Amino acid sequence: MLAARLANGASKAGTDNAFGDEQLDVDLAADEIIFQEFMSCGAVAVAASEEKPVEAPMGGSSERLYSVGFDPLDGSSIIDANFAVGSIFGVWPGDKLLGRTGRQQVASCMSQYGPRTTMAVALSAVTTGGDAVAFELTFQSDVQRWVVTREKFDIAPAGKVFAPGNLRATADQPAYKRLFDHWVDNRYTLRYTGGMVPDVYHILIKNKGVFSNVSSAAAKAKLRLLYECAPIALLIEAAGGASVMAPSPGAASGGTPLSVLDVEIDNLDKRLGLCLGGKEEVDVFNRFMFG
Ligand SMILES: O=P(O)(O)OC[C@H]1O[C@](O)(COP(=O)(O)O)[C@@H](O)[C@@H]1O
Repeated sequence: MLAARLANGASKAGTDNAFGDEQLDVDLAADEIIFQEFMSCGAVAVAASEEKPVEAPMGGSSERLYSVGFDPLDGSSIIDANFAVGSIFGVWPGDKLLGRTGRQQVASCMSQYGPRTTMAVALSAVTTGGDAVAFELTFQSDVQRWVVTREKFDIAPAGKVFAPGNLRATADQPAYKRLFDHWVDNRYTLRYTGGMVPDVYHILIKNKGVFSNVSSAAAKAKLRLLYECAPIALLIEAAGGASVMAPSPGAASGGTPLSVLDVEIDNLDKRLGLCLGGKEEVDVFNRFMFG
């Protein structure tokens, strides 16, 4: 039943989530599977998802309990074209999500369903007791096991590969247009699918590049802090890169760049613009967007 719904890719569920976003049947199918797994694992106190953005009790009873914010299926706008898509998870200690910051995560991961089923995992400094670390697991279906296929992701400070999201915003956000022109004039290579998971995974695997999604008055932010941005920012920063929250539309120039990991989750549907990637590439972003 669920497999059939998953196989049926892009059929619309005919429902909207709490924020009026149209839901695909596959979004809901993936959401159901993941919530069921959390309820049966015993280690999850509360969970919230992009499809069900409320702190739902998961009945965990183990000594250590965790709270999870997740996007069951990132890339719902490209799955009908059969592009690689993925799921995103952020894990916090204890039994609440509201009021947290990304830096308080104990771990995060991003699974990708492409030619291979892989997962990029970050363990934060809170968990390692030292430096945060990011590595890759690959699912080996013949032995039904996940194996480590990359011991450590390591993003170079500079690298001319860009993934510019929400480019509609360049029409009424001059700084983003100037930045886009900078990337083009400096012969950056474009690698953009319209799916945050594959676009960020490309940066991790190639050890270089920059991803952006900037909003404007006419092109509102759609990436969510709890389910997408905070977990992925932990992955990028654990891999030696940087993250920054983009200035909100109409913000005066000269603001202070803030790591996505230091933005408070003061709303379970908080959306923001951001930039992620090599440290020097994020510095370039800051020069154009905050200069
Ligand atoms: O089409 P745009 O504006 O460039 O934005 C694409 C972004 O929106 C998303 O598709 C949103 O994700 P969802 O599929 O989870 O809604 C991201 O994966 C992607 O980076």
